[in-house]
Amino acid sequence: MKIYYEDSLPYAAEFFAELGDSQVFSHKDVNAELVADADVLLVRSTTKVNAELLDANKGIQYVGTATAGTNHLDKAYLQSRGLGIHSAAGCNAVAVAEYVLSALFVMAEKLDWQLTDKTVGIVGAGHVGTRLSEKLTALGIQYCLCDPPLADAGDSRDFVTMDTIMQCDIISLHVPLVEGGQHNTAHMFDASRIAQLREDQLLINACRGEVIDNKALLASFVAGRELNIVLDVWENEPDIDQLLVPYIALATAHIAGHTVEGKARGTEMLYQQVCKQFGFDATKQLSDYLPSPQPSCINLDETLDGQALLSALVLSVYDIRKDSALFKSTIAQPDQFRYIRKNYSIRREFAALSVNTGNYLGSEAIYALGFNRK
Ligand SMILES: NC(=O)C1=CN([C@@H]2O[C@H](COP(=O)(O)OP(=O)(O)OC[C@H]3O[C@@H](n4cnc5c(N)ncnc54)[C@H](O)[C@@H]3O)[C@@H](O)[C@H]2O)C=CC1
Ligand SMILES: O=C(O)C(=O)[C@H](O)COP(=O)(O)O
Repeated sequence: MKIYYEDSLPYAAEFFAELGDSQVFSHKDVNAELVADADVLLVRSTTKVNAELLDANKGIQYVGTATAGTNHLDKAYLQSRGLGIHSAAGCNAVAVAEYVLSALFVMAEKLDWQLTDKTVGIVGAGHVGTRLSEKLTALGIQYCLCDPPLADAGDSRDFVTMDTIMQCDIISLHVPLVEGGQHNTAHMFDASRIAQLREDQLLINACRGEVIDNKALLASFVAGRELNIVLDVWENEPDIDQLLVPYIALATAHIAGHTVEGKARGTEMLYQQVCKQFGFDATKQLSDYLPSPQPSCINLDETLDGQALLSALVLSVYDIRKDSALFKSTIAQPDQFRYIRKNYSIRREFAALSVNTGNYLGSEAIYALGFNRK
């Protein structure tokens, strides 16, 4: 069995070596000829899988993406070839939720906000939206959820409309990119919705760039509006509109999901799927490969309290300001969006770390955020 995997799948060599003849490729070089004899094709979001890539391959049996989003897969084409849509749903949901928390604490400091006085409107209550809502609960921050597809499907949680979301202090977008149909998300934030945003609100997009009309957003800034926007994702990646960057409060290169665990979990999920489809025993697991974080234990700064203490803790694990500063100061260089993503430094999830809470009375909130007890 020939297994072809993109070089951005961590631990793919370790997971897949024994299942067949495995071969690595870069998304920059991948083409129909290269994968013409693949039985199994494993990608991440930067490889478009469509007729152009796979028509020459007559024997492909499995295509999987080690990501949550699947908009880079031509689903109609894969179905026409009798291939399922295999993804790593939820693999990086915790990573994105922790990215959003870092953004919230940084923006709260900038805007002089007490986050427990604010309400977060979460659009898309799937894996990411749910993990985010759990972490907000741990922090005592109110939220509401908008997810018409889940509401229609009978999900028992309380849902609100987009009109209610537009009244929230903070809006965080976690929908898939869906172009057209009843639940279209492409340009969900179009010119008219952007015009409704108030300057005392914060909008975070860590799902897909096309969910916000970037041209309309830029026009709004150029017209003098001082909106608070955090963007991890952009229209037309990696060739994004450079003019928009200086206006964005925190700007990053589509790395919200890029924790060590989030990326590696994606590989592990595809390994489990391939084993199941081809009748192998799945004997390997992520814990066999993940390195221990250094240091693995954090001591709380007990000179702080309340939001200041939680902010210091979260930012000590992941400080979005560093990623944003690097992005803003280098993004004008050729091919920089791709470069930052490929060379992204190691970031761990809260659950990889333990916290020594000492005499701190709010320790339960810290463990509910995902940290381990020391
Ligand atoms: N920036 C990054 O690194 C990452 C980005 N993503 C993006 O975030 C998206 C969400 O990820 P997950 O939560 O794992 O996916 P998911 O599929 O678990 O959840 C998405 C939710 O959005 C809902 N939804 C669909 N259309 C909607 C609409 N019009 N209005 C409101 N809700 C709607 C769905 O019903 C679903 O519950 C992914 O599709 C992907 O595009 C995901 C992980 C990492
Ligand atoms: O899972 C998703 O969906 C994402 O957006 C990933 O975090 C980013 O995927 P890659 O571009 O690294 O494949």
